[in-house]
Amino acid sequence: MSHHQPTSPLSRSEIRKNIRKARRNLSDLEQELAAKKININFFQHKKLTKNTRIGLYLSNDGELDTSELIQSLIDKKHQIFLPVIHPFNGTTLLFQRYEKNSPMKLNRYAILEPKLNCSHICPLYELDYLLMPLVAFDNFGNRLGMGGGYYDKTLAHYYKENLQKPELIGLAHDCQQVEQLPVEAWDVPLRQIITPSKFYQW
Ligand SMILES: Nc1nc2c(c(=O)[nH]1)N(C=O)[C@@H](CNc1ccc(C(=O)N[C@@H](CCC(=O)O)C(=O)O)cc1)CN2
Ligand SMILES: Nc1ncnc2c1ncn2[C@@H]1O[C@H](COP(=O)(O)OP(=O)(O)OP(=O)(O)O)[C@@H](O)[C@H]1O
Repeated sequence: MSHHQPTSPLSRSEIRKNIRKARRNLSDLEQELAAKKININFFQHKKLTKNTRIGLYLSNDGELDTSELIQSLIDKKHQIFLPVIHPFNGTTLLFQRYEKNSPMKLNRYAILEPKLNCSHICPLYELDYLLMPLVAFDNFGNRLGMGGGYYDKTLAHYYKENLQKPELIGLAHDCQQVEQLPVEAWDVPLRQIITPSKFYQW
């Protein structure tokens, strides 16, 4: 009998479970420091022009806290858009303008999203940047999400057409990095990922 069995690579759902647990286990202090570092890292690497349109997300399940970044961007007069699960198809995301007093509601996953107002929806290709949540990323810029396929489905057309906008940027804690993810045909790889300690670019 061999003493060194090669370990079988983890499945997507196993990686998802492990990394979700790891990020939920970060302390409040770790989360606070991570949020501050992301803020610094973002403005250091991305030189925004005036009145930029930025898709973001409200943190959930131990995700990197985006509230400070959102506030800084609003203070600098940029426009923030948050994902709303499409009310008709239920499988893709719309991006709706978010301001301090925007009416909000909980979606089916108990994540806050803006109450649908069609006049405040921004078509994907009119966003300059899309800062995306993820569960795990690897050394090649592959992204694993929560498993709903919402971002992949929303970006499928965009990716096929090789459109210029929006620039996709993943946001993650350093502990969400793995060596190599098992990749599926529909996965949209990221060219940029920002963590509290590093700016990755492919
Ligand atoms: N902050 C944030 N907002 C986001 C996303 C995200 O990843 N992060 N999404 C990115 O796609 C979309 C929501 N996708 C999600 C997919 C699955 C689960 C989830 O918690 N699933 C539960 C059980 C599902 C259920 O309750 O029915 C689980 O896996 O335990 C949550 C969000 C849109 N908004
Ligand atoms: N472009 C697409 N067209 C059709 N089905 C898709 C597409 N992208 C993803 N899906 C479906 O969505 C499901 C979830 O995909 P996956 O596990 O890659 O989600 P994820 O990347 O973890 O989640 P998310 O993108 O929401 O963060 C899969 O079962 C897949 O069949």
